[in-house]
Amino acid sequence: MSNMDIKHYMNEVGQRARKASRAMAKADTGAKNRALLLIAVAIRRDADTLRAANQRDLETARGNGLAPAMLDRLTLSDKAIATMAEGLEQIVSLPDPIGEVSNMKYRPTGIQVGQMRVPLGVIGIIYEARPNVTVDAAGLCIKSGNSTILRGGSEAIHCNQALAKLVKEGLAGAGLPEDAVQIVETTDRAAVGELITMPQYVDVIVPRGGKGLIERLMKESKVPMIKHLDGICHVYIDDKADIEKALKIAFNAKCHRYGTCNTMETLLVARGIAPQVLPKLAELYGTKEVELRGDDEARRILAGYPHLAAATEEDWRTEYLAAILAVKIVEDVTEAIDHINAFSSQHTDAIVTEDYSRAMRFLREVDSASVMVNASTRFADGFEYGLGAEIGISNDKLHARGPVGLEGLTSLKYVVFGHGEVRE
Ligand SMILES: NC(=O)C1=CN([C@@H]2O[C@H](COP(=O)(O)OP(=O)(O)OC[C@H]3O[C@@H](n4cnc5c(N)ncnc54)[C@H](OP(=O)(O)O)[C@@H]3O)[C@@H](O)[C@H]2O)C=CC1
Ligand SMILES: N[C@@H](CCC(=O)OP(=O)(O)O)C(=O)O
Repeated sequence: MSNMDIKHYMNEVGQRARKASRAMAKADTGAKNRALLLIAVAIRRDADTLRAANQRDLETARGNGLAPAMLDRLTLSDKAIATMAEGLEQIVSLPDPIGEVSNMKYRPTGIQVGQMRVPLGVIGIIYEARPNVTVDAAGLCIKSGNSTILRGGSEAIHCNQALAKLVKEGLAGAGLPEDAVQIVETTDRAAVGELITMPQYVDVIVPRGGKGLIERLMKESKVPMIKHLDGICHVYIDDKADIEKALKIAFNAKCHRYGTCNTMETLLVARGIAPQVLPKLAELYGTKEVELRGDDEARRILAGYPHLAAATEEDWRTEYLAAILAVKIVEDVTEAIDHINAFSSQHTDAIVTEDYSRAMRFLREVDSASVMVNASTRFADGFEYGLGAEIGISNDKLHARGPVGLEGLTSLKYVVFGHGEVRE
């Protein structure tokens, strides 16, 4: 497609999305739930077709030398297929937030003022090559009465097309507009440029991605954004930590999945406990051949570890999304908090400690979307927080912070009931 064709194509997509959003805003809960259940049935029924489309994507991605953690993210395993369908069923079981009226109060003038929960309208989502996001995002947008334009990572295009077909089938089966969920059918990034500059059709952009994406969006976007960006997540092991808990948490936060945004990228260890905890952790990381990039002190303690390198300041700012971990020794919780507030991407940070006051200080003073005590950063996730599913994890401060579920895709408008009152 030429740039002119892309402009025209995206304009059409936008118009269709806007029209569909009007129908979705007034769709009843039963129809929305029916659509979600039909999509779940179709996903299970067409699992072979989805696997085949995913194989096509994986072969191209392997040919292009995509990193193992990114291939892991792109892979639609049997478990991932089952989880997508279950995720939709979980969204069905969540209460419909739309139309809920709250905070009704009589004013001295006689009018009654309250708030009604309403959809945002059209949501453009730009996300990585992770096919399950297509279904999670579609499901949440349907239930919250929005329409959505989905621009997934190029490497997942075939799988996303196959999934979009099933989503449309479910919408049509429930009598809802198929255009409520559209995927951008071209991988040309010019389409992203159009998506972020059509405020007449798109109400909110949700970008899920890294620095390149956000730099472009900050320069070009004319649509408000809820930014879901990189995860430079920390675990701080305090000198009052329970060592067994520290080992489990620091291992899980790094090694459960390398390619996700809630994976730990920097480990901070209090000087007083480092000689006891770091060698034991190194044994665990050694089983996965994790490269440790330590400051001078950490390297002295870890001497002999086969995958050891020197950390530079750049490492404190790096999201590896790989089997690499930066390690720094700090004096205490104060230095840990200072380091985190200087280098974290305000996504998710955790402390391991048995000391109540330090835990509370960490919770209050670390300025991140999720702050945890004695738990793995990998828990920062909509399913794990009980939201049913997530659009992603917002590191923005306005509108929605942390895992964004149904409520994050809605807003509140004021509703006023009178009996003929006029203002004096
Ligand atoms: N907070 C959260 O919820 C999430 C955060 N992330 C973060 O995303 C990053 C990793 O994902 P990765 O796939 O590398 O992210 P990228 O930023 O490379 O890609 C994400 C999406 O943005 C598009 N994109 C990237 N750059 C541009 C650009 N300049 N112009 C137009 N479109 C662009 C990509 O398209 P294309 O396919 O063409 O490259 C893709 O669709 C990590 O930093 C991770 O932490 C990821 C998911 C969730
Ligand atoms: N919430 C997700 C991680 C968020 C996410 O989607 O991240 P990414 O793998 O970077 O696309 C999870 O816990 O797996």
